[in-house]
Amino acid sequence: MEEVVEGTTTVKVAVRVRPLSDKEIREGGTECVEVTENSVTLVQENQQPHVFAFDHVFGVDSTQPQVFDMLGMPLLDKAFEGYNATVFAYGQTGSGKTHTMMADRKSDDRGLIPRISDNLFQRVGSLSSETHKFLICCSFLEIYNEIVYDLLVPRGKNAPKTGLEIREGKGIGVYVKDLQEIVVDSSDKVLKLIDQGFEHRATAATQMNATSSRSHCLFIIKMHQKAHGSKHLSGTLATDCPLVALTLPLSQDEQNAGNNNFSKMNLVDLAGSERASRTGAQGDLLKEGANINKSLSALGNVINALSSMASGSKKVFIPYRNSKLTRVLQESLGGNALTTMMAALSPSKTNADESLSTLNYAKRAKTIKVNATKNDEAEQIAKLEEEVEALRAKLAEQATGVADTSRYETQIAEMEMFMKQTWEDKEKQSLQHEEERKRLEQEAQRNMERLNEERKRRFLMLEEKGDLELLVQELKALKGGEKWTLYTSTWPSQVARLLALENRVTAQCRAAVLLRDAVLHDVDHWCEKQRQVQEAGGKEEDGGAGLRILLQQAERKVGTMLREFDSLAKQEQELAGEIAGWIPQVQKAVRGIALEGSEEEEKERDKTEEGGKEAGKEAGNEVSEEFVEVLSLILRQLDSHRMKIWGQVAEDHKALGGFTAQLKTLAECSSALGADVTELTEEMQFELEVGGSSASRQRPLPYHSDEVAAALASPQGLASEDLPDANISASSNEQACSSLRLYGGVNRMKTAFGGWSPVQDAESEYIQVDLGKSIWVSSLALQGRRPISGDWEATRPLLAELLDPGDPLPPNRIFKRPPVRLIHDVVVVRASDTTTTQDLDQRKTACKTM
Ligand SMILES: Nc1ncnc2c1ncn2[C@@H]1O[C@H](COP(=O)(O)OP(=O)(O)OP(=O)(O)O)[C@@H](O)[C@H]1O
Repeated sequence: MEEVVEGTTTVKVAVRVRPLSDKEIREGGTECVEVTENSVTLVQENQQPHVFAFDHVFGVDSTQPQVFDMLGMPLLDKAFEGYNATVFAYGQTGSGKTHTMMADRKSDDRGLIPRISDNLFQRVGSLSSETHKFLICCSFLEIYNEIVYDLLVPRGKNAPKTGLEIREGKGIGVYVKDLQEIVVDSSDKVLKLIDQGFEHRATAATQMNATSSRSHCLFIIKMHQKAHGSKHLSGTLATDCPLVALTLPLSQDEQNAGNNNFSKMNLVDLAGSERASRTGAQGDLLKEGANINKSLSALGNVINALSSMASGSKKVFIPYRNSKLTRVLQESLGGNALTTMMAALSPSKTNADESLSTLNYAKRAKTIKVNATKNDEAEQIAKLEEEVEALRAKLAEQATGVADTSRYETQIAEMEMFMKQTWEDKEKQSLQHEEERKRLEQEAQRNMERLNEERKRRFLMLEEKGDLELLVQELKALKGGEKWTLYTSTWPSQVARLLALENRVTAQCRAAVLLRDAVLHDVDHWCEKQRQVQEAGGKEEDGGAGLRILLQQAERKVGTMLREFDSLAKQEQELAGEIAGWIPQVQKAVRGIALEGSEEEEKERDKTEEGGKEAGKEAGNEVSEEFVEVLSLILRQLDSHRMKIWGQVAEDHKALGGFTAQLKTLAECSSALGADVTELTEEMQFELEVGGSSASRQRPLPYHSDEVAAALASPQGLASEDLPDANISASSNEQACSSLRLYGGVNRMKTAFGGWSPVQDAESEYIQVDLGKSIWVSSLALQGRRPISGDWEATRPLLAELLDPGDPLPPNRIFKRPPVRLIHDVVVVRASDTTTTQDLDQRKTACKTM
């Protein structure tokens, strides 16, 4: 900045060209901007080169310290002398405005604002003494969609929707009412305030869907200095008046003795200046763009008007009031401030049109004359007193009339407040603000914790309730839930199907129990009749016809019972399949949503890096978090649901078992009577032949009854843990077994992982179950009522492994198969331990041919 001759200086213009970005290189952008120390030449195809001269030009290799030396240092010099100074960065989005003004404020690459702050405090440190005091205050504001926000105040729900007001008063100038000014005593404190401001900006940006490049940002540093032996630092400061500061009257001695001045530095990062048509914006974005364009074109109009005025021909109206931006910058553009425009440029030919528009803008700005005067305390205070007097006179004049005088009273009160406020008051107020801010932040933190606790409590309640239907409804009701319908749309119907299946299984189980009771009743009845016949010396009244009818009845019921058992097994399998099929869906949703969340975060991070701006957490991610939490609840719920169902199935099976003893009695009585066993159903014959003590064969039981009892004691489960690594194979032929399926452990993999079906594998006589490695098996299902035939040697190890008596089968490891089949398998395995395979085969053949 050259030496200021009051009233005659012009706006200084600097241009900075950033290097080509990766994106521009990818899009085939080549450089179309050439620079010298003071000129920029824009070269466009088929056009004359456009040449512009400016005060400073920084090329693609320019460094942040160079920019600070050329722009920041002179600005600070003038501020220390008592001049107001402004730097505003103008340019299209991504042209390097924020990089120049701020960049990474903690790194060596930091921009103008952090450097100005560092240097300011270095100078203050070396100049401060008992007789030379400084007071530095900062404010930080944002203009978004024509609303002024204080970035140093958290934007709570109670914040006025209209934002802060811009006011003007004679002697005070233009100021933002209620804008916070924070007293700072170190550069670190300034950086903390900037961090705070960016935090509030990011949060608000999320609420408003704004991004940093869509708003104008002003960081204001006000410096008050008082020198020369004053006993009391009585300079007053205008808290609400960032554009003009005031002081209390000082004694003549003090005024004469000291250099009591104040100054204000406005450091402005404007929104990107590109045209709406180029951004493809629509709807709210278009409105936002229109507001940006409105304020930037208002700035352009002000610059044009000021520029024409500078050419000196005639008096020109300056339309400062057309936008908040021009109003706030009024003092900097043609008012009491030394102003520098920093025009940022992309060098790419793909941005040549925008660059040309920026350069034209800058060229016009260069002609603006500014009328900077030193902020003289005595002069300012005299102006203020004059104004107060004038207002008092107006008030007195109108006090007798009907006119509303409250306006004047307010103005007087405001001015008096400015005048009365001492330096110490200001510090006190700033401290109070700081405390208030901390209190608000703590309160916000507490509210957040309360909200989280409330959420946890709700989830806990849902978990305790264990109601899948409620959980799925909760999921639907979550804010943003509609975003994930891709995953969840079918879940309500799945819950309904699951509940219906559960009801059907319960009903089927009840029917099977009823049938079993009916069978047992018939068998008991038959045995009782038989006992009576024996007591009567073996004489049957009707030649045995009654007994045979009873026997046939019992046989028919056994047949029906077995069919019901089969049907129960099928329904249980369907239920298991429903849950097993759903769990991976929920897992997929959890994975998908988590992935999308992290991709969004990634994108946000990319954006942040590219724009060099802080960005807040996306609201969408928070929704995903809540979503994933409810999904996990659903997953846990499904798991425990399955456990509950299988627990119930195990109980049912237990209730269904335990009738072999009666069947044995039936067989024994029947053979003692010489009844024709061929009339028994095939199933009954088999049960009696293999599992019971067939009296007709007059053979001792081929196994220890204890072992059988032990095996029969747990008819509801087949399970084994940690099977050996060796492959296990079992065999059967297709008549013997309609399917075989192994289920994974309840705590590990949840779904069936090995299966065989004769329909799909009609050629194969053997079921090969290759478990590969040690796997926790929670259940084995064998469907079908026919005896297993084929190679017993292969079947036995599998069943023996799964039915290890040393590993009592806990009820929650489920065997999904009618007890009759189970009894058969257990008996076969136990029997085969003490019987040769040949014996078994013979007995089987005998059984079949009987
Ligand atoms: N002089 C430079 N040297 C190196 N990289 C730069 C320079 N200027 C800008 N960049 C890089 O270019 C990208 C865009 O810059 P920046 O965010 O400062 O643009 P902007 O004009 O502030 O954009 P917006 O209008 O969106 O706020 C950033 O990644 C930044 O680091």
